[in-house]
Amino acid sequence: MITVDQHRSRVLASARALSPVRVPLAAARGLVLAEDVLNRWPIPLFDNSAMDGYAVRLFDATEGSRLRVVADLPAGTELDPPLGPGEAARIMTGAPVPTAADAVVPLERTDLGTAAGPTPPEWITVLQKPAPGAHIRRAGEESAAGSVAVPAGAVLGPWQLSALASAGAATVLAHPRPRVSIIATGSELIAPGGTPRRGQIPESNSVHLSAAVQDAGADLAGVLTVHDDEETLRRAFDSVDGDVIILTGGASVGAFDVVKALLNGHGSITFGPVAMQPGKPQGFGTLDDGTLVFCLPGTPVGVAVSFELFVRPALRALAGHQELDRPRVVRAAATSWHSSRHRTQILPAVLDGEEVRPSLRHGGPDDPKISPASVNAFVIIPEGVEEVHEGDPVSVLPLGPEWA
Ligand SMILES: Nc1nc2c(c(=O)[nH]1)N[C@H]1C(S)=C(S)[C@@H](COP(=O)(O)OP(=O)(O)OC[C@H]3O[C@@H](n4cnc5c(N)ncnc54)[C@H](O)[C@@H]3O)O[C@H]1N2
Ligand code: MOO
Repeated sequence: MITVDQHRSRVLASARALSPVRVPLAAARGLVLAEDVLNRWPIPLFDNSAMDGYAVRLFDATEGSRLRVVADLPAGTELDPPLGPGEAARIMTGAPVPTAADAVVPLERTDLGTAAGPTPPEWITVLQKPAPGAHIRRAGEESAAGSVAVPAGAVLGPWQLSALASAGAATVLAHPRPRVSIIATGSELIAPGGTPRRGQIPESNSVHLSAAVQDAGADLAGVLTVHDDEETLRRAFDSVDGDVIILTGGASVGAFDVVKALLNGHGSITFGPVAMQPGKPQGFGTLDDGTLVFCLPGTPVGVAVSFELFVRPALRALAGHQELDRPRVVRAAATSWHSSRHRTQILPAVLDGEEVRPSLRHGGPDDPKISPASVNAFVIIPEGVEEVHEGDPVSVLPLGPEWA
């Protein structure tokens, strides 16, 4: 039996970042940038006003001085009016400061105040002498032309995308989202919403995985549910594509474990137990074209745990992320329970402030009943630990929105 870390290493050795593609900014949210993007110009681009007011020459603009307004400069103007002695230009926030001016006097610091009309006044009186350069945002004071606006490896969120736009980029080279197909197997499975007859249950693994795949920043290429029939599964398997194929069920030793029967030895796919609870029976490998194939055990909690420990990090690696795992925290156990000395135990749990309460599956009268709908974390107990006591510090992996 191999350890969780050994299985992860095998998976991650096959999960190299997908070749970058050029995408428009509007389609780049959440992607990982594959190149340094440089500022095409200084930022700000030109000396511009940080206030609505008057562009003045310092020499003229003393307390009580009357200045003649010779130009009107809205944002977007191309004008660069000359200013002679005793002259000023009305200027709005963001407009280029005339070359002749060396300060801006805000509207409030003039006799006319903020009552700005569509046409500028002929004369204004300065109420307070401005400091040199007052309210002028200087060209390049944030970034120089040619400097790195966003570095390779950055994850493109709102700040990074707006920086790219300011830098003059319309498209970027980024690693694409991995495309994922999901095949749930089991003759007992019916579509959600159907009425099960004896022996049947609603299919939920592909529902869980579809959401988790998209939460992890990947795209769905196809989702299928098939009965435990080797020929049907073969056809389903041949019909799907993607960078990753995830199958659930049929990975163990049962008489109808068709996934293992069909895929063991296909490409580099092998099956074997991993020292974890739940999620022990695992199959993994790659096809000749590099597609990653995960064969997860069918139990819904086993699927959730396997996704978090193996599939999600692989999807992140394919998408070019350096950080593959969610951060873990340490919290106090809200109850006591047993673990297995020889297996890593991963339990769905409710994290509530400083305490974490796992969902225990022993079914005893004292086991806390935890609704799957309230799960917001996993508790991870390493191999070698047999008893967890109430109050013990335990490792917790909070599940949350990917952008948090
Ligand atoms: N004799 C042994 N039996 C089992 C062993 C073993 O070592 N020896 N291992 C057990 C462990 S651990 C696990 S985990 C399961 C894994 O079995 P499979 O991967 O073959 O999964 P299935 O039998 O297909 O399903 C298990 C369970 O989960 C339900 N299920 C499956 N798919 C779905 C789905 N898409 N949606 C909702 N529920 C699903 C299924 O009905 C079963 O109840 O094997 C043990 N057995
Ligand atoms: O892998 Mo199983 O029961 O350990 O879910």
